[in-house]
Amino acid sequence: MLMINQWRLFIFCVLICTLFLYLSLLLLNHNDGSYSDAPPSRWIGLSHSQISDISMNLKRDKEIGWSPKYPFLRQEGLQAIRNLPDALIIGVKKGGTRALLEFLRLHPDVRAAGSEVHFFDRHYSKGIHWYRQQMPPTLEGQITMEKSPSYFVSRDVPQRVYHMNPAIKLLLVVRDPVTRAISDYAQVVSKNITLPKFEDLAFRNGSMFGLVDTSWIPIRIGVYVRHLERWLHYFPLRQFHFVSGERLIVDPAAEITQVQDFLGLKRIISEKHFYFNATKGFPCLKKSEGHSSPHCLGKTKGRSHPPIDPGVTERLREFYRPFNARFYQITGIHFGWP
Ligand SMILES: Nc1ncnc2c1ncn2[C@@H]1O[C@H](COP(=O)(O)OS(=O)(=O)O)[C@@H](OP(=O)(O)O)[C@H]1O
Repeated sequence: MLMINQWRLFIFCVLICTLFLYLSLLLLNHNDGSYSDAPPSRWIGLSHSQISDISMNLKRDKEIGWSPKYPFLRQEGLQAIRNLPDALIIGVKKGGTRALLEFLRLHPDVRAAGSEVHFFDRHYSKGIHWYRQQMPPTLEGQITMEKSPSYFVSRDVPQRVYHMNPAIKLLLVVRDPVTRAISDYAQVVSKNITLPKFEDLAFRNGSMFGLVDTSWIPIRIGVYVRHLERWLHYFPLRQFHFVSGERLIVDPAAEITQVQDFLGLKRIISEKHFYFNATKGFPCLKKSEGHSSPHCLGKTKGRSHPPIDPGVTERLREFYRPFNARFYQITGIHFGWP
């Protein structure tokens, strides 16, 4: 009887030891490579913002660098991480911003958010960590970009961008403000066919003999110099690169070469990446990040514009003339609009 009890005690002890060993191994394995949200003791003495930055980097690495989505990077010892943008396409709406972004994405060292992020104008309250999460993962040496055309004309945006990165590079695609306004109108009327005629909105009393209605947003956006002056309170001119929307259509390779130089990128995108699609009436890509075959921008890019009385366009050209002249003076570039 005594022998049986001793055996039971022995087996019980063995089981307890095995369980203890198993739990210890589990704990050790769990700690390996995982990040705790509580600051470790070696962070004592660092400021709150330093700690939160380190903490954010660790979380970021955990989320992306070692994600099973990128096993090939891990094998090669490379880590893809999400960075805040190095460059922004800030506008102008209907200037050709999508074309510029899609063309730039041909470059192996450019990674860009696919859709417009609108952090600085619509989602600022979501915070910088949210913004970073909207960016694609990049490898060392690649630059991060996004385009949101309303940034150029939004009052608070220059200051907010400056707070994020005072050295950021800013790209602005500009186009004849009269054609731009008509393009803007064409977009709205395509969704609302009951919209009044262009001239009814562009002039105060609906007649081209009346005053130009500068409170109508499609007109206001085209006063480029006013918006640029606001940006120049925060950024020096050398941090801007101006792209001609007209030349981007006629000679995309030449415009993109200048953009590559401005961004400090190797000149990789060239004529051989483009072809002119006669049906679309625009340059298209032989291949791109998402397509291995030739493709053009979507049908919302390159819409046909409604016919506008030449007297109306002439009146608007007169209205924009002094603003354009000042814009040329400041940028040092004559874009060819009157
Ligand atoms: N390659 C190519 N293909 C198609 N369209 C091109 C291209 N290059 C420039 N464009 C011009 O881009 C205009 C649209 O500008 P955005 O992309 O800035 O528009 S948006 O603000 O994002 O809605 C669009 O304006 P609309 O012609 O009025 O539709 C085009 O003229």
